[in-house]
Amino acid sequence: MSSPVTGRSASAKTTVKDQEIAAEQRYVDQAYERLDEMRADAQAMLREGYRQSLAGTKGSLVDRDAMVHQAALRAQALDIADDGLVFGRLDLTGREIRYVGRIGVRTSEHDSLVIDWRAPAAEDFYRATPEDPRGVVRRRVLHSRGHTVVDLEDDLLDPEAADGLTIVGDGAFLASLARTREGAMRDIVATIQREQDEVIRAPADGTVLVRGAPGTGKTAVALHRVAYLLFRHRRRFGSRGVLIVGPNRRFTAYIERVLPSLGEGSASLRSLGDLVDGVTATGHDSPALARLKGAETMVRVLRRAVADQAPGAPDELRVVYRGVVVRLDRQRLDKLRNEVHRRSRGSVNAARGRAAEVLLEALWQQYTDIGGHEEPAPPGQENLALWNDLLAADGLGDLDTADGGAADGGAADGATGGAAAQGGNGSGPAKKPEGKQAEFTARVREQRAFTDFLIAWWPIRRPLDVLTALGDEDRLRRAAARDLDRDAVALLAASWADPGTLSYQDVALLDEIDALLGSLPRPARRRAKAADDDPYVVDGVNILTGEEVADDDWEPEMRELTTSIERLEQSRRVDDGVVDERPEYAHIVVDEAQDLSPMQWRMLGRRGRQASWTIVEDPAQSAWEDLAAARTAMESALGADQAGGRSSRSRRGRGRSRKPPSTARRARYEYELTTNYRNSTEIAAVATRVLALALPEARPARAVRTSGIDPIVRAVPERELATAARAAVEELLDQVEGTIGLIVPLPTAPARPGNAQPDLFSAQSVNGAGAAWSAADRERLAAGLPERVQVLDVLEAKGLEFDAAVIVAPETVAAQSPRGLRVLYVAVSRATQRLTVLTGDPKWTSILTTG
Ligand SMILES: Nc1ncnc2c1ncn2[C@@H]1O[C@H](COP(=O)(O)OP(=O)(O)OP(=O)(O)O)[C@@H](O)[C@H]1O
Repeated sequence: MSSPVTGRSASAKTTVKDQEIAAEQRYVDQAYERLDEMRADAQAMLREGYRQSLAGTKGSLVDRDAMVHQAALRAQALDIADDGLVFGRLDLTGREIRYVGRIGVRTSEHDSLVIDWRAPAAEDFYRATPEDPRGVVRRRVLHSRGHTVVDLEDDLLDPEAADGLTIVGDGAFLASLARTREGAMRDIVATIQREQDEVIRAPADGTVLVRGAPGTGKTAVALHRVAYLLFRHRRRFGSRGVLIVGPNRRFTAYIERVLPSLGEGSASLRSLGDLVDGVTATGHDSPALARLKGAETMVRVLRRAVADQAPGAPDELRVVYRGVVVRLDRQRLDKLRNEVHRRSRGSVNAARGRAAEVLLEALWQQYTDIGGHEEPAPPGQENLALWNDLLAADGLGDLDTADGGAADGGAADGATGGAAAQGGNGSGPAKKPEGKQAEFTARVREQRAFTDFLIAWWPIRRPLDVLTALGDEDRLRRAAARDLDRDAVALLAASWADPGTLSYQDVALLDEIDALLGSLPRPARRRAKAADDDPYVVDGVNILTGEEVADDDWEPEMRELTTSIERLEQSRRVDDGVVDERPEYAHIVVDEAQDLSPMQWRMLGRRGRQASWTIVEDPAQSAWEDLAAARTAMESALGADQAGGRSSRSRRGRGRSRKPPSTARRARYEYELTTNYRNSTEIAAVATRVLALALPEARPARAVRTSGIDPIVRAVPERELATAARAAVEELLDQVEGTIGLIVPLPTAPARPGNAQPDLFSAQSVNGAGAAWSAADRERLAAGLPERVQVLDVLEAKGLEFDAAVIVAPETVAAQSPRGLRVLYVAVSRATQRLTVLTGDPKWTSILTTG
């Protein structure tokens, strides 16, 4: 056996490496040529799709739709692969060579040129180590710019078998970790490490739980796992969808390019503030408020709120039948409302039909109680106009004139108008009134006075209306019963009094309310049976069911050229704030899961009743106080609450259970990532000191890159913090090319519109609102700075990273909530190259520099 030729030998370095690069370039060129041919094929498929439509039948339009959709996806994937198509090469024992790339490429004879990185044959590229070479002798990473190979890096895994193989490289992986950050996360497909690959390729069923310290690649790994799942199980996850949930919108914007760069654009990426269609969170609550809103107690409060009388609901129902005024007062109506709610949980909005039945039954009772059914026949037709005038003066509806028989009571024994109303969902089979009661029911329910009352008394409620109504302290107190104390009621009501602002926690509450209200039956055009005669049809819509009533000859039109994604979007359309349909997903990825409140877990659980999950978290970074309650809510969201204790990597009960998947026992796979790829060792040392305070038992990750640049920790007088922060940023602008994060404490007091804001940079502001780090303050700090500088509060910084970070007032961050130290730990672990901490408390300089 001859020994490997190493490119590191001083004299031959350039020549050997250049020769190797040139050889790889020839192979890469061949792959690109084939890629061009594949592109041409995809274009031809697209043209064929359009050609099919010329056949003109409905069937051909459907075929065209599918074909165009497929071809468009294919063309998109091929375009994505154009940049850095081939990034790896494996030389295996037995001289087999495999090239690994962004997508699979085959020759026209179907021989493999490049293996997709997600294919089983590519696994060795990520998993082989010197201890466990898996048949790999040499692993080579190709660094390209566009179509050009610019550098190589080799790992010799099995020196015994090297047999003359050239080994080149100079730590390009570590160098790649130090690269400048551009503000958006990039894929790591060429440098995925073994422990990360194990997570990415973990089984598709059940729950994958990934833990790791900041910078260990949890987010990167979760995103690559989505690409892997969509590649390996396209039918299952592609059609039912994958949801990726991040903590806030900055974060989703930061990661949104990763999956498209891997050729996967179909996953749905949402922040916790955008999960409910039609509403968007505009800010974070204070820790105290978030704690209240996020706790599971809110379920009971919201149930009562939904069952309470809607604002503006009338207190009395009055109808006239055969000249007798029949009334239901507030007390009676409250009882009836409770009765309807008891029987219609989960479908309140659809229970209007049941409400109508209950009211009609109560009215009949009342009518008989006052002896109305003994009354003589009402006045004849000739007196109707007079009666109506009298009634109108009393604010009541007209006497029925639709049918002469009604006025003279001639049809008293027949159910002329049919049974009492049948509601939509949740109304159940109604006991049909008979005889005189049927006549009463039929006539009363046709009266405008009755239908108007019904609409106002049992309105179709929107989640936002229910939540903002709780801005009224009295109403909230009623809903809170004994679950919230006075202070909590006051705090919550104040936060909901302004319907213009919604917090991240509010969004979960809206989803809960939406679940309590239930969806309306989908407003679908349906053939109407004698719609003109139906008193519940108002302006072409059945007010009980929400159904739009259309012509008899209506036929669904053929929709042209809609992709399945467009169809999915349309099916989730929001109509006037009422969520049409809550989407359910086949797989849900939850990032920064340690911060989810129980209410947020419930919101996610409703979207993944049949889903498998990937959950990534770092408890040491948790801002949420009651981790035990959050854990219970998580287990219930995962459908695991009935499964009992399960050890990691167990797969009991998989697939064979007769229970619905939501409650079936699910396999769980737990992983820990241990290497910090983000921070330099110098910055990681500062983070480790904060971690030791925040969670002494936690293990820090191992940072792998030393930069030789020590973090700066500087004490400045408190009133100069803002000025010093600006100066620090300006200095860093000269030192790093990429992004800079200026991270400030959470706002301490909500900025009230109309309040004059003192100048943040003036001495007078120190003890006033100027030091509140409000959104306005952040804007003032950012004024005039280039776009690569972001000014954000500590919670907004979750999951992000910057070339350089300036942390302002760590003492304030630490003191702002019981979890303040963990929040500070997040802040100090954001920077890749340079960290500056400015503190108003000199004690913190020694805490952060010497521990
Ligand atoms: N194998 C790798 N090769 C190259 N870069 C990597 C690798 N793994 C992670 N990184 C980089 O390290 C940085 C941190 O990754 P990521 O944000 O996924 O970490 P995290 O564990 O989610 O951090 P946090 O807990 O702070 O949110 C990112 O820039 C990511 O691209």
